[in-house]
Amino acid sequence: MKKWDIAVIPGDGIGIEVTPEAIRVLDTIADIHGGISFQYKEYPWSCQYYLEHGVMMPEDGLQQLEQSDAVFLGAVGDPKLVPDHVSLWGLLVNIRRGFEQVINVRPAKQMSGIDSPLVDPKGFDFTVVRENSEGEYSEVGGRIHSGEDETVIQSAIFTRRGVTRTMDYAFELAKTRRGHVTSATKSNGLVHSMPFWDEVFQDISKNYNSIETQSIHIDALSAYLVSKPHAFDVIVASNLFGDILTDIGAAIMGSIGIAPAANINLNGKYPSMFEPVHGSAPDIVGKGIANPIGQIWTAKMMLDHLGEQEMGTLLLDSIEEVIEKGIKTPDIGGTSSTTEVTDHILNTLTLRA
Ligand SMILES: NC(=O)C1=CN([C@@H]2O[C@H](COP(=O)(O)OP(=O)(O)OC[C@H]3O[C@@H](n4cnc5c(N)ncnc54)[C@H](O)[C@@H]3O)[C@@H](O)[C@H]2O)C=CC1
Ligand SMILES: CC(=O)C(=O)O
Ligand SMILES: [K+]
Ligand SMILES: [Mn+2]
Repeated sequence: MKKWDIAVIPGDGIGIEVTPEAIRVLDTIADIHGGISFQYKEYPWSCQYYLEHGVMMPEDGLQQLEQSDAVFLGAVGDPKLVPDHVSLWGLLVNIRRGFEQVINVRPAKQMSGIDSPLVDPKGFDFTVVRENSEGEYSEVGGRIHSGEDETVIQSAIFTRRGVTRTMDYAFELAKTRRGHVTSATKSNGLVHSMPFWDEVFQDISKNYNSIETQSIHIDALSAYLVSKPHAFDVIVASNLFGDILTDIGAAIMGSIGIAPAANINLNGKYPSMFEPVHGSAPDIVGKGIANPIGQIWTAKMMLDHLGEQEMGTLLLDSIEEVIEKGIKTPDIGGTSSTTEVTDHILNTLTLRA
């Protein structure tokens, strides 16, 4: 029996509603498989925790998580209780950085059974490889003076090491897919960072002769994701650009509530973290209508990462079958509740196994 230790951080808002649903799914997967089991350790770190302790996670929080095989997180943020920059940097970004989860992998594809807002989505299927350790998400900078003299500096950091490993990951991924990498740039506006980004992209592409490449400015690329998303295979992007592109990817799938993500540690020193693209969705919290599929598809990415690809495929097939049957939460045009959708996924898993 192979036992996986999973550190679970439901977080805030609908994170608390969808994480237990995905755990029900993982337990069913373990039953079906017969040779694996999951042992969960849950951590209450959240904005509520902040109100009680003055921090989003304890000082030794990373050490507590370190022995796990993976971290499974819902969403962080409750702007009524804690400013977003404090809550996200205190927990989510703290784990991404502390555990050197330098890549964020975010697939998006047309799902049959969900109406894309696009008239003709043409079966689009792309994955964004987002730089996850530096870029525009940087603490370098500060504020001085006040009033009319108030001055703010927010620096973006691009290192050759960080950009290279992100691009290498994208090219390696493209080898297993349709062999095409698009780089999201903005070298006409950001005159230091993005010309550098483009140079590294050109250098690395020389090591991958079989891969077709193109560079597109982020403004045009954002528009293309709406007008011709089927033209893209792997997209490599900086931290902020990747963040924005993946909400567009989620939107053209039909809802941000279904989009999965994986924060990958590449050096094996620390666990990777799996959390959906969406946030804590304060506008629908407590209504029982949060779409659990983003979190459940994220569990599929965790299964793949742990080497259980067969179970991962079974899970995604089951998700698609349930959607095709019309068992859907309101964000994708259905009337089912969070738990009803999960119940159907569990039944489908069992029937298919
Ligand atoms: N990785 C994370 O933990 C993230 C956290 N956040 C935080 O979440 C909070 C809310 O941020 P927003 O910008 O509103 O983004 P959001 O992703 O939470 O919500 C955007 C919209 O999508 C809907 N939505 C999101 N997930 C859904 C689901 N599973 N089912 C159905 N509808 C869903 C929401 O109802 C809302 O209308 C903030 O505190 C923000 O900082 C935002 C993005 C990512
Ligand atoms: C914070 C956020 O929006 C993200 O990492 O996707
Ligand atoms: K999330
Ligand atoms: Mn985001």
